[in-house]
Amino acid sequence: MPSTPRPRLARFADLAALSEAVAEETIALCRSRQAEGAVPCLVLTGGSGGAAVLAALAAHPELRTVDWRRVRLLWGDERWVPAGHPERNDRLADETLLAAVAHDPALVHRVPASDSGLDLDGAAAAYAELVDGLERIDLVLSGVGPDGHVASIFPGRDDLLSATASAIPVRDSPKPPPERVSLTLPALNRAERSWLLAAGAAKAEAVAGIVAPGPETLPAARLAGSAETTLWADEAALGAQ
Ligand SMILES: O=C(O)[C@H](O)[C@@H](O)[C@H](O)[C@H](O)COP(=O)(O)O
Repeated sequence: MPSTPRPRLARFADLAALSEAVAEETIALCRSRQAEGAVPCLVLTGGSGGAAVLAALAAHPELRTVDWRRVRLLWGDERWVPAGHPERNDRLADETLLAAVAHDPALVHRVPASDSGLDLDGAAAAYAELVDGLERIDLVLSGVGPDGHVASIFPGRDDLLSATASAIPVRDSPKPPPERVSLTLPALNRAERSWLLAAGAAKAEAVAGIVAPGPETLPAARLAGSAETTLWADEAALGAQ
């Protein structure tokens, strides 16, 4: 497969500094797009990195310089649990960013939940149709798993790595819960900007695999924004890099 260009590296002392910087740049991006008269489209992530960035956004002094009623939000993946379940990734946003600003629920595109009346395949198909209808994705935030997964695209899972639909059902996830809906690599790579989040020593092996891919290119090393790809990492995750 054609090699993916290496991401730009942004290094920070720790997750707090990293998430503050990502929040700052996310606000700047949204302001810039709104100044052009556009509705910024952001794809959020779960995990500890995603949670830290959302908390940093909610606390940022310039948060309200963005009109969040005119920002479109999606998720790179979602756990197959009922709406409002503590394991839902959208709950992280509900408890931080969306609790802090006025927003338009019609622009907050939640993945259908397991109690939505759809089955897992139907929920994935519905989300894929939504993603296919998007004119532009300005930014994808992707937390990097210790094994180098992003969203719910896991290494060694050719069924997930080779998927071409924009969103797919995921079963037997090595990270609980076992069932999820995930955007695929082609969908994630529609983004103008792709930002990978990696903090903590547990991510050091994955980060090494992003900075210098081995024979098996990790899912995280296959992400590339059309305009920019940045690996936001702290010293613990960078290790000897
Ligand atoms: O639904 C999920 O679990 C996340 O979207 C997942 O992709 C996460 O971002 C990574 O697993 C990193 O999570 P940690 O930073 O908590 O390891």
